[in-house]
Amino acid sequence: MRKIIVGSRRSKLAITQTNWVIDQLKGLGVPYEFEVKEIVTKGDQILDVTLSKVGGKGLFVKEIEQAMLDKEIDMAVHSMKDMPAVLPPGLTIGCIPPREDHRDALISKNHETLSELKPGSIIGTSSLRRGAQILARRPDLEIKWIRGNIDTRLNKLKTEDYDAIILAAAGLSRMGWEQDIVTEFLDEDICIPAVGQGALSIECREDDKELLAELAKLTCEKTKRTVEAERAFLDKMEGGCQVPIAGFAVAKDNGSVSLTALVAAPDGKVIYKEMVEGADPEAVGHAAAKQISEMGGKELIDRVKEELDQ
Ligand SMILES: NCc1[nH]cc(CCC(=O)O)c1CC(=O)O
Repeated sequence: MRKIIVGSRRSKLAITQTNWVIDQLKGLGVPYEFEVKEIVTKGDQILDVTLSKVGGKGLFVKEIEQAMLDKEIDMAVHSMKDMPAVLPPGLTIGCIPPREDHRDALISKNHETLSELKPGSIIGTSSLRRGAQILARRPDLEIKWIRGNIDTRLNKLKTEDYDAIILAAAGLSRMGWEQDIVTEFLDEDICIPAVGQGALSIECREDDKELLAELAKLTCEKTKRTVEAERAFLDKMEGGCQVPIAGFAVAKDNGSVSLTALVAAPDGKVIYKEMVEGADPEAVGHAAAKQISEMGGKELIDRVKEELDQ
């Protein structure tokens, strides 16, 4: 029986997600043995500065992708939102399982919802996207950077001066913590999620046809179509995570995909938001990018990037 080596980051979430995928594949009768190999990525090592300053995305996947190209591992499970829009040559997304909860979740010390938080309350997030959308609604709140794994951040909420933090609901529910701690789930009208949030991406070598055929069994077609639209949008906006960019799509039963996309200034004072629907996910993503660019989104991205470079 072939043994598949699965590369994984060492965080509790990464290991949980990797084991979940392995269990699902086994449940579907995939005829392999699996072994998990832990890999430390740059994103795990750099904890003291905002990711946007050191290169953003890619940081959580690069070493893992190299190990895959070097045939040290055969596949890897990533959070889709950590994946850059373009993959290195030779690698492909072999499977997109059903999406977990796509929403962001507010966890506040005194169980106050976003509208109940007192003026001046400190919100911990290292996501420009979350910061911008929170400030757009509550300019009287203060955003303070927070880094680390989910468990580290939850700990910092208890021990440091944050009044609330925002985390992806998906990460919490995969760890089984969601029910106990979430104060409020933020719907799309408050906070549009990151492209791919709540979805997983199983990456493997493009030429491993045998593994690809097995992975296909776990693919969720609806999730795949929505993620395709979101990532097509992200690719065209070329923002990385230096600029607040958000995109969330829904696949309808009639076959169309509806994408809500956003580009914002980090302080939330400028927001460009569009909804595009159509049959072809990639075309939907590109149309949203075009419309947001024409509204001024592209200029905004270029301006924010220039400021960061200085
Ligand atoms: N940025 C790190 C990251 N990458 C994926 C998740 C959560 C799981 C997901 O969104 O699929 C998280 C933590 C968070 O944003 O709270």
